[in-house]
Amino acid sequence: MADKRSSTSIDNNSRTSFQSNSDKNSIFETASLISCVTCLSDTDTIDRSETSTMDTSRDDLSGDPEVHYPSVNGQLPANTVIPYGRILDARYIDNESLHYHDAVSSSTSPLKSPFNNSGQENVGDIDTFQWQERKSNSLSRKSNSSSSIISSRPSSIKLVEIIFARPRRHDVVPKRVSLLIDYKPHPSPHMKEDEDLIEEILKRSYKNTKRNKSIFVIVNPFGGKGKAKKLFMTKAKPLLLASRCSIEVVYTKYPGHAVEIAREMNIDKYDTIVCASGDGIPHEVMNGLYQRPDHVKAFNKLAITQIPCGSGNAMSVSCHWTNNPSYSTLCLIKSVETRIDLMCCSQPSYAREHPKISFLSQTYGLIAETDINTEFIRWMGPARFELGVAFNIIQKKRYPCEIYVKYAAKSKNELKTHYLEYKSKGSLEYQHIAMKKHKEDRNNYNYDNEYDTETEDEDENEDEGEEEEDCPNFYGSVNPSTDQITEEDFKIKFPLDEGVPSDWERLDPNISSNLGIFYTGKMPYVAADTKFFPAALPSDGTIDMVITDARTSLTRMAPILLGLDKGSHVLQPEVLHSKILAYKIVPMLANGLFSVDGEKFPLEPLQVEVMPRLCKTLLRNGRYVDTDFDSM
Ligand SMILES: Nc1ncnc2c1ncn2[C@@H]1O[C@H](COP(=O)(O)OP(=O)(O)OP(=O)(O)O)[C@@H](O)[C@H]1O
Repeated sequence: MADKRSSTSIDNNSRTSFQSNSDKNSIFETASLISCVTCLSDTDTIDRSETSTMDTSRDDLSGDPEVHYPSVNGQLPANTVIPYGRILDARYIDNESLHYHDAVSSSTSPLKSPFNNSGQENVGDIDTFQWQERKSNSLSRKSNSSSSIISSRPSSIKLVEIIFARPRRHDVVPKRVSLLIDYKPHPSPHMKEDEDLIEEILKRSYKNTKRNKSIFVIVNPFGGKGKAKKLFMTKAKPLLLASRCSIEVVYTKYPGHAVEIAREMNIDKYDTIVCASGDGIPHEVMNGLYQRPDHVKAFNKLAITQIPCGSGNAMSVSCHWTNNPSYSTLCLIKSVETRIDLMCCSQPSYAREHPKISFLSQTYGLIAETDINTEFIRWMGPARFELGVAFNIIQKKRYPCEIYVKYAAKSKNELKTHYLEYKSKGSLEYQHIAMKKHKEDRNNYNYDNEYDTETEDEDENEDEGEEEEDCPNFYGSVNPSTDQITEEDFKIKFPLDEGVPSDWERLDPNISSNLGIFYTGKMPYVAADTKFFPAALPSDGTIDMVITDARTSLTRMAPILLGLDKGSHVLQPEVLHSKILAYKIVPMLANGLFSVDGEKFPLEPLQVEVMPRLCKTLLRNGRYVDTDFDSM
């Protein structure tokens, strides 16, 4: 490093600056090792709309594709920008503990959990992991001169430790840097002179999201060909602990175990359930919570999300825009709690006892048969599915049935109009959530700083006014950012035993008796490379329905199948694509099955209705991954 004195970089939105100094014997050496100019930036983050879901190996959370953090002997290069979107934690450090080291590699790292790394299995028990404060530090750099510089520094200069998610190979890992920051906050009615720097950094780093989440992790050790546990421990847990989330981990022991776990867990202790698994565990968790007598409280209190550790990770691809476990973890740490629609499934064999919740999809016919009947060639990976579909198409296999539908947007034109309308409502809702979070942060801040009562009252009134003015409400009486569901939201509108309502339309029997694919869903991706429902939206109150006719010629089926990765299959004239509120499908085959969220369901009449906004999940930027459906 050539610079003799500290460099300062200014973050655009404040006068917060970050100094470093590289005098050889100086305590500042630590900072200058990091960079000549290190800047914390608002241009974070998680806000790169063009990010591809498959592009996770790249630095795709930086907001700027050019910003990288190559490892130069563990140092950050000069002129490094650390986006707030990657900052996991910040704290003051004292003279004794100045340091710079890789958070995951240090033996004394507080990021190391008390988890027994001896390889001992812990299946079935709950493991609790908490953040532990550092007691000592192996890489401290101290000297008399440095101590004196620190002790004689102006009071506006603070020594802080920033822990951020740094790209390493295909992943992000927690990394520490120590910085000297010359902090001169703006004078404002909400902030006192010399207000807390760490609080300011954390507020910016956790915009729109809850800090210090209390997470219940359910790992399916069987998922992802047995790799789920290792993936969670190595890729996700260090990031969760670094961001001061408290986590408790439990392992499933048999199929259906996650239903029991969710039905019996203590919901008071947590705000988030993380499924380190494929899509099977979130399906079970939602059903377990649904079966609880206090399901209203459960769905109001908990957000359910996934770290992709299975073979089918549609939830993570749709919600976190990635199927990489470490990036997905960073996303969930930084994501916005958002309500999504669920679907309620009823079939004669279980409906009386308890209907089932589906969050992803239901399918009958070609896709369902192929998914389940090619299990024996699972070793082939994703190719097994394509091979199976092709085989069935060549055979022109038909799946006769009767289908009754309550439409919301039947034609492709109506569907597009619906999509565009509800997509923009969704982004307004996100702004609303962002504004509310901002106010909460501000209020917490004021509270901590013991503002006098008069000021608080004034603020409250001011906030109420702002809310009404700035936040148009598209959800009737329900405020989208604070909405709590009630028992009414769980009420089934179309009970199975009441028959098909008169306003439902019967699908042309000419098509339904020659059915090829019947697929209904609520998330855009059904697998990492299959954008089956490009028009799916988190809470538009509808289900997307896609139907094909088994008589479609092979030459016409080719562009349909080849369009599945881009979602353009729905544009083909042979494909029926509608938005619906409910449906009933009555299979006319002796053998077969339904696949619901990838799980096998019996071949019986199936009735499904949308359950609007029932579940809270974590969505990157408050929305599903962009599918480009607007421009199709
Ligand atoms: N310990 C276990 N042993 C066997 N099966 C289990 C166990 N725990 C959970 N399961 C079952 O594994 C199924 C699949 O789980 P999940 O979706 O998490 O993984 P996956 O690798 O994506 O699976 P899939 O093979 O369905 O793609 C679920 O139906 C679940 O009930």
